Formats: sequence, structure tokens, C-alpha cells
Amino acid sequence: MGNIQNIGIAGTGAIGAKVARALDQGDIPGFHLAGVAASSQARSDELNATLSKPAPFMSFGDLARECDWILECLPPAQFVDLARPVLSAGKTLIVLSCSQLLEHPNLISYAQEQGARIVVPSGAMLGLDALKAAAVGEIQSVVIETRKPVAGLIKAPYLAKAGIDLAGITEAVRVIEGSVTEVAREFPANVNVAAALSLAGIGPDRTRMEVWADSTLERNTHTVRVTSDSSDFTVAIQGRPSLDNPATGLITPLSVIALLRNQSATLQVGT
Ligand SMILES: NC(=O)C1=CN([C@@H]2O[C@H](COP(=O)(O)OP(=O)(O)OC[C@H]3O[C@@H](n4cnc5c(N)ncnc54)[C@H](OP(=O)(O)O)[C@@H]3O)[C@@H](O)[C@H]2O)C=CC1
Ligand SMILES: O=C([O-])CC(=O)C(=O)O
Repeated sequence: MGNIQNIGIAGTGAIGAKVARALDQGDIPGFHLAGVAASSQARSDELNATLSKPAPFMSFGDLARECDWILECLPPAQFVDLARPVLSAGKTLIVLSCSQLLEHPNLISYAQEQGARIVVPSGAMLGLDALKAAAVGEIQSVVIETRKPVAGLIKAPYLAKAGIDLAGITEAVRVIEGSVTEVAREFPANVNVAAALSLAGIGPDRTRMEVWADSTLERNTHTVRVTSDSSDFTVAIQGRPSLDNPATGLITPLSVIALLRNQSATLQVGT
């Protein structure tokens, strides 16, 4: 990547604010923070008060026009409102609300028609490098087991629907098992990592998922088991929650920073 690229950030929460500060401090060579879209001018002022050089407050349309790369770190319900203008402008969209790519798969072909790109960072997931390599050959199975503290799941509407009561449990309870497509329908807030995994590998219909509520856990834990003609592997991660948003692991914004640094790196490591 030769010239400096303008990057815009949509969403100034746990992920957006951390990446904005890294850009502001010059920790991401090759990118200039050209604007932020926040839920209000006041929220953008709050972020700008922590930056040495304030970033202009922009609408989603402005970001699509002014920036080459746009980082989406919004609540899932706002995703499409940003994705449409960015993709129709032929720009590069970095997606954190990955569950929304399963919800709106047509956006991928739309991006192709528009000459746009969609980039999904590893986020809170691991093993995407080996999975992509294995997918060049034949993958037999991918299974992700997600275990979360009870507090991370107890509000999901599916629990009442399925008659599952997690209040007072003293052990681990499996709350759902199915394809990532099926689980995404019932637990949209808990499938970003599984969505990324399925898009890197064999797709959401063939990738299997189990979600467990575990009263003995304090951190989200994801274990992935892959069998393929080139290799079999098991990887696991225990995220540490960020202070700004306990539902979001600290590693997630760091993965975005690493992805952006990679764009201008002389030495690139990993698939
Ligand atoms: N891929 C992965 O591995 C992971 C993905 N995620 C996903 O990434 C996304 C972002 O996560 P995170 O940063 O923790 O979320 P936060 O809730 O911390 O931040 C979201 C931000 O978006 C702002 N916002 C709300 N509406 C608008 C709007 N219309 N325009 C501009 N900004 C708006 C919110 O403002 P306000 O607070 O004022 O409402 C808030 O600052 C989520 O969808 C999350 O599920 C999270 C973790 C891992
Ligand atoms: O583990 C995490 O930090 C986030 C998570 O489950 C998801 O978004 O799918």
C-alpha cells in the first residue's frame, strides 16, 4: 500500500474508540483518521476529547464519500445503513458485526458488483489462518463450542421460548446446538465469532455450533475442532472482557489494529 489511506470509523464504543486512539497516536502507519460516525455529536465530542487531533463528525454517507476504508463497529441493527452506502461507493468495509453478513448475505455479491471489498478481522476468534489454508483442500467438519458466563446469555429471548431457566444453575448447561445458520437465528448477539469462522471455512450451514451457559466461568471461551484432509486441529481462546463493554473482548480492537498494520507491512506473517 503506497499512499496514505483515509479511514473512517462508524461507532465509537469499545472497538471504535480504541482503534481511533491508535490511529491518532500514529500507531497504524499508512492510515489517516478522516472522520467518525457516532450516535450523536456529543458522543463524537467525547471521543475527540481523548484525541490529539479531533476527527470530523460524519454521517454514514459522508464516511462512504470521504474515506477509502470504513471500520464498522456499530450495534448490529445499524449495520445495513452503513454497509449499503459504503459498498455502493466501491470502498473497503471492515466488518465487526459479522452476524449481519449471515443475515444479509446478498451484500457480498453486491460488493462484488460495485467493486467494493468486505474485510472481516479475526476479532475475538482464532484459527482462521489454518482454517483458510485447510479450506483450500477438503474440510470434513468444523465445530465451535462457545461457553459463556450465565450473565452473557440470560437475556437472550430464545431461553424463554425454549423453556430454559438459567437462574441459579450451578453447572454448565447446553442451551442450543445446530448449524451456525440455525444458532444465529436464535442468538444473534453471540455469533460474531462463529460467523467469521464459518465464512473462513465451510459456510454457516455446514459449520456446527454449541452454546453453553457455564456458571463456573468468568470469561467467554470458544473451542474450535476441525477435521480436514490436510490436518486436524483444535484451538481454544478465553477472552478477557474490555472495561468499556464487557460483552466485547479486549483482543477484538487489537485484531483490527493488527489487520490495518498488515496493509503496509514489509513482513507479513500468517495466511
Ligand atoms: N467480530 C468479533 O469478534 C466481535 C464483534 N463484536 C461486534 O462488534 C460490534 C461493535 O462492538 P462494540 O464496539 O463492543 O460495541 P459498543 O456497544 O461498545 O459500541 C457501539 C457504538 O456504536 C454507537 N452507535 C449506536 N448507533 C449509532 C449510529 N446510528 N451511528 C453511529 N454510531 C452509533 C454507540 O453509541 P451509544 O453508546 O451512544 O449508543 C456505541 O458507541 C457489535 O456488533 C459487536 O457485537 C464484538 C466483539 C467481538
Ligand atoms: O467472545 C466474544 O468476545 C464475542 C462473541 O462471543 C461473539 O461476538 O460472537
